[in-house]
Amino acid sequence: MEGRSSGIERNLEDGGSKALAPDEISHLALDIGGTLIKLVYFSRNDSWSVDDKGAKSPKGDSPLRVSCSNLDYPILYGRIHFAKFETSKVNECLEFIRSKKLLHGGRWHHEAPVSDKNGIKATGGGAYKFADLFKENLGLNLDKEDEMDCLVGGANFLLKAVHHEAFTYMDGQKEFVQIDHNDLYPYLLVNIGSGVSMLKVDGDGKFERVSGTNVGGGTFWGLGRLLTKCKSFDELLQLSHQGNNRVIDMLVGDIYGGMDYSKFGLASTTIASSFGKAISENKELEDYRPEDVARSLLRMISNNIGQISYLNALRFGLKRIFFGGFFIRGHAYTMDTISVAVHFWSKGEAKAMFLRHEGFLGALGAFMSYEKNNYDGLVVHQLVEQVSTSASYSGDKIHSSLAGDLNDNESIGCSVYTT
Ligand SMILES: Nc1ncnc2c1ncn2[C@@H]1O[C@H](COP(=O)(O)OP(=O)(O)O)[C@@H](O)[C@H]1O
Ligand SMILES: CC(C)(COP(=O)(O)O)[C@@H](O)C(=O)NCCC(=O)O
Repeated sequence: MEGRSSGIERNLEDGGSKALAPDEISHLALDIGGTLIKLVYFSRNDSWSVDDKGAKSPKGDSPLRVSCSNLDYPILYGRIHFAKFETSKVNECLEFIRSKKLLHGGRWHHEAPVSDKNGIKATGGGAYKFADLFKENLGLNLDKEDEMDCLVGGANFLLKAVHHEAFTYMDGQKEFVQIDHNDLYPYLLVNIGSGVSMLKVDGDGKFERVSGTNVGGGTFWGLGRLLTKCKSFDELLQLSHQGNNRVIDMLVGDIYGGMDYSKFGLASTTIASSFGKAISENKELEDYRPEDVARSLLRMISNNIGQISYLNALRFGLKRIFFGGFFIRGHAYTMDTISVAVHFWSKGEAKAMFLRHEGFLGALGAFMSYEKNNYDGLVVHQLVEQVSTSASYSGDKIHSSLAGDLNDNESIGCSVYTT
């Protein structure tokens, strides 16, 4: 499949490949952010295999091999798995790794010492903050990869390798974007995590962090929690579905006596001032419905990020803006607001696009970095299919996730080779 290989043309200096045992788990990678821990790993599974033309082959060791630089590697079949945990509940992540036996190829030996070589790739601030905790609890060394390198690595990988990864979202319409591999760069990558980073991406490993804002996903969740007393992020997002921001936001029409300010293209329904109505009314927080507060807040933050993104795209003449990070959560209203902001400010010149694996860019970047020296490299040869189970892991329970949320406990079928 064209463009679905990664690192396939690399020069390899020594031959041979260490075949994984069936169902063996390997290449665990973490992105430990300010709010969430994202985890990615590969599991080998011989129950299916698909050749380059998409034909399924029988169970058992693959007859297919891939050649690079006169060396021959057997192709392995399996899945890339995704999971996430709250950073404040890092112990649940430790327990997941332990219970799924992710460090020992699917088999757990309490006594087995974890050697330096068996350390795992980790990125995000938590790779520093929690290094000792992972060492003490799992005997595990976190091999730190730079967060921005990983975001870009993950985004480039997804855009090139995963079919239907990027899409636009406007007026309730989702449209997948065909990525032209020869015309991908430059683009602006906006990662909306706890805070927001904006990167101008010019190629594989070629990028600059051009801006950022501290008003991000953490702001929405933190302020939203204080203002609405919501107990979880999902609850806050659900509340925002039912709210009406016009109850709290001051609109152009509120200021202009119901009229547009048409000379400057401001419709009467445009928000003139987020939360602006709260100053002019003799009301306390309790007098507002939490639904309306949640909606206003989501709109304010999404709009602001959309606008700053546009300004940065304008700075560098970029037309394509890809948004990632778990703030988005595939949420219609969030994506719509960001898209409208980009469209409005750029007068239709720039396009906001979203990524199906939005929150896993950093973790995937760390996962892909196993290809680099010192470790048994894992090269993704082909991604084949995608299955979503719409469930998330928390302790020993599986919870169903938000409708349309494709990221929890999902896995992607793939073929790989190890070097
Ligand atoms: N289950 C959740 N719990 C908390 N925050 C969530 C959840 N799902 C999405 N979010 C949002 O995603 C943000 C974190 O996004 P993420 O990309 O993981 O960033 P970070 O790397 O900073 O943790 C949170 O600040 C919040 O806005
Ligand atoms: C410091 C961070 C890179 C950490 O990443 P995160 O855990 O938020 O994903 C990010 O929060 C950020 O870019 N904050 C904005 C800082 C600024 O440019 O103002």
